[in-house]
Amino acid sequence: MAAEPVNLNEFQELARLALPKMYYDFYAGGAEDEHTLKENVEAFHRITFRPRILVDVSRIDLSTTILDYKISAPIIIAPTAWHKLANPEGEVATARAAASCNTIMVLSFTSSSSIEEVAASCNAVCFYQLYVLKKRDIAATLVQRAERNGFKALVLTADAPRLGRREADIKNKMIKPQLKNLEGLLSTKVSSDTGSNLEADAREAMDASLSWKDLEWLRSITNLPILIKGILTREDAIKAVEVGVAGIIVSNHGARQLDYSPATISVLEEVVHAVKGRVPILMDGGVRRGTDVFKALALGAQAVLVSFSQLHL
Ligand SMILES: Cc1cc2nc3c(=O)[nH]c(=O)nc-3n(C[C@H](O)[C@H](O)[C@H](O)COP(=O)(O)O)c2cc1C
Ligand SMILES: CC(C)CC(=O)C(=O)O
Repeated sequence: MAAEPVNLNEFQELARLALPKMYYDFYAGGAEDEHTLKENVEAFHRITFRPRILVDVSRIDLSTTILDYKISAPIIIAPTAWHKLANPEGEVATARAAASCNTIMVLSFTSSSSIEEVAASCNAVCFYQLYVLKKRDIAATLVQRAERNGFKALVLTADAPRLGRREADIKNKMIKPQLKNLEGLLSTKVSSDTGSNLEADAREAMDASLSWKDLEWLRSITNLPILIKGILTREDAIKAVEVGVAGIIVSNHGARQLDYSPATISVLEEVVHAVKGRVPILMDGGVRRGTDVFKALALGAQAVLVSFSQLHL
């Protein structure tokens, strides 16, 4: 039997051995040359510490708060699609893990368990990640369902007007699994067999016209606080604060959208300086170890998000 994994990279290798290639590639892959995929991790490696000694660290408290919710450590669960590709219990198992770690789970729009199933499974604090489709009433319906089921915030992912060109998915002719929350709201028929049908379906469904003015519309359909995910520049961070978001997530979508976007840790400081403490800043991308979390906090993040799909194995 293989030795127990001791870090996330070893979990990833176990996932590669355990999963069908199509699913592993979907989970692990990035867009195009995967330049940013590597950079997200390597930019962390280039940061070293300036450690000070003889400081009393016998009692440390890792807990923090995100939008007034106290969590045990500054690590929350990022929204990631289709957990059932790795585990039959899907996002329900992930939510239980969040509850037992006393942290927050962000449920993906593209989840394989429904909002209602996740809400009924445990008492984890959950946020709901939203994509806005051309059929705007679908977003309104999902937001209402999230509110009704006790979700505490919305995370608007703003870096996916189109799906990134993920060449592994194209080669594997990645089949789109069920979108549990969209049952009865959107046709889920397979629309193409010539490449990644994720990309074709996303092109048909996603509202590529979404822009800053639509934040007003989103605020008009919900009282939940809105975090915006996908900010990489000071200009967009300032706009986000101006339109009244409750928090910013510095993210390049795990390098799955626009390749040659900067590594997130390399732009965190720019965003932190622009925002000047007006809203909390979270970040994700390339966080694989506690030292990465510490680097993000040292550069001004309130917390990081990590993708938990591999941890089901
Ligand atoms: C398999 C997978 C699926 C993802 N699905 C979503 C999603 O549905 N919505 C979203 O906003 N971000 C999605 N992301 C991006 C993550 O929320 C997060 O930004 C990214 O994984 C962070 O980078 P890391 O993978 O290096 O930790 C996904 C990422 C992965 C790896
Ligand atoms: C299929 C996608 C819309 C889900 C997602 O955001 C992703 O895979 O990165």
